Amino acid sequence: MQGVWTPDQIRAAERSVFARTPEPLVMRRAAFAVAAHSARLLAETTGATAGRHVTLLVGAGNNGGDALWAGAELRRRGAGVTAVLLAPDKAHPAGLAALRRAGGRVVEASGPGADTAGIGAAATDAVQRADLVIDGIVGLSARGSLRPVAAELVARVEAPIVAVDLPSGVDPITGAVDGPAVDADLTVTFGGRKPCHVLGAGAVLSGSVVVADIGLGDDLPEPDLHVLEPSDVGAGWPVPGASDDKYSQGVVGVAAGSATYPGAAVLAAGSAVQATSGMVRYAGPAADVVRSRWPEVVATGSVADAGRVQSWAVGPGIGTGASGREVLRHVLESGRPVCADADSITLFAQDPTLWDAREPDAAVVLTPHAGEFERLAGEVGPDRVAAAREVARRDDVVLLLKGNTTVIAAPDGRVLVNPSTHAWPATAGSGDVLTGLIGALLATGMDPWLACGFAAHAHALAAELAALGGAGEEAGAPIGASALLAALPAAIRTLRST
Ligand SMILES: NC(=O)C1=CN([C@@H]2O[C@H](COP(=O)(O)OP(=O)(O)OC[C@H]3O[C@@H](n4cnc5c(N)ncnc54)[C@H](O)[C@@H]3O)[C@@H](O)[C@H]2O)[C@@H](O)CC1
Ligand SMILES: [K+]
Repeated sequence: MQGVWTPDQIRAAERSVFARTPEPLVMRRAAFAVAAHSARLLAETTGATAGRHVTLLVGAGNNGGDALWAGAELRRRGAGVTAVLLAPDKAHPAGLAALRRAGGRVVEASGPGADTAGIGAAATDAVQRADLVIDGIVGLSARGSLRPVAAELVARVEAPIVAVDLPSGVDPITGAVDGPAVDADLTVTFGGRKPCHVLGAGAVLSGSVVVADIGLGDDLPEPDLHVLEPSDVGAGWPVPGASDDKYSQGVVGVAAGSATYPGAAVLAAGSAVQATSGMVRYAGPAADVVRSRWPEVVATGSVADAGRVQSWAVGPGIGTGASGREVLRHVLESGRPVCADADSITLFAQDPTLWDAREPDAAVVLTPHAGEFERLAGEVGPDRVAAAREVARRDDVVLLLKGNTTVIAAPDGRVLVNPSTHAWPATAGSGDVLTGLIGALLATGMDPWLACGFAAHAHALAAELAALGGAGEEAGAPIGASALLAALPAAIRTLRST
């Protein structure tokens, strides 16, 4: 599992480090890492570092300082380096001096011969002839998107971009962008990942992220967020052991769908069948359809007749009327962990007294999309992590907030983030598959917070595998939820083989 730290946590750790190690030395470490990774990328894309041209985009703060020191190091490795200063009066003085000593060239963004966009001729030339561009425009102190001159320069870049710490223009805390921003091929960050590397547009605009060690080590507190690695999910995925039988691996009850709309039932039950080797019970008006599609499911007409289960997946397609409410009340009274999705969420929003049916010790997972979240607790807003965390605490639930980045908050404040680099799961019925997956993992006794993280991971990978169908990333085709469901075993195999 990877940790993610807020800018405030990183700054506090840096202050402790500065008590032992002088600040300029820490900056040199950061810059050296930027230079080393830039040299590697240059070698990969052009075959060499020496003789290639690197252009630095340099803003007003220490982020620009890192870029300037990195430029000095690349110059020593034989690259031609030009720094384009966006705020000439505020450019980091020591970094600027180091670059000049190393034989680098310095030009102003709005220097002589400026065109209608306000960009000087030398700056345009430096950006256009670059083999690699280093983005040191703004870092942890960033506010808002790129300013016009920076945006115009960045728009003219055709070479690969290495972002220092984070892609400029992205909000460091939320990963959101509200205007032009750098789209980096590689981000070299320091001490630990920041939220913008895993949330919102920032997760995509960061490109690949490498974390350079600048000695923060023991000074970092518990991470603010966590990200599961594929290998974490693969290693922890429940598979049958030598002494297991169908009951010992957990029995999940699925209460979903209706006679008129049996699709949700078929998808949720099917996903539970494929998630683990335990047993799946179905309870509801779509029993005949579920049985004919999934003969291994033990299907009955109502939750009262379902028999013993270790968890419930409830909600998709049960309706928001009296019968849906009774189904939800029944599963809450069971004292088993419950994954409540779709209509269940609307039912909770309509009638908060439903919470009274809940056994205090039994975990409840809610899986709203933004619209369902709004019914529960108002608009999500730009800080999706804060929104999910607040409702998880308030309602004592594990809250999985759907979206391009899935955010999973536990009542004790822990947050898992599942950054998605594609939108293939955005299709009707996809949520029903997720509900079945979570329900099945809950039945194994897994920590509900982790169960959600595992499910979100496998779900996103299954969608990707189904959409790509063995073709390259550019050649995917839209899929429906049935194709996503069919790709679940392949996704689990892929995760277990990492
Ligand atoms: N404290 C340290 O010694 C270390 C800092 N490091 C670097 O320092 C960076 C943070 O440096 P700073 O706190 O000086 O701040 P930045 O370099 O992030 O920002 C500098 C200034 O840019 C302005 N600004 C804010 N948003 C802007 C925007 N959208 N467009 C243009 N200008 C904008 C603000 O006035 C801000 O104070 C980190 O991201 C990292 O790169 C690293 O060198 C590691 C050690
Ligand atoms: K940057």
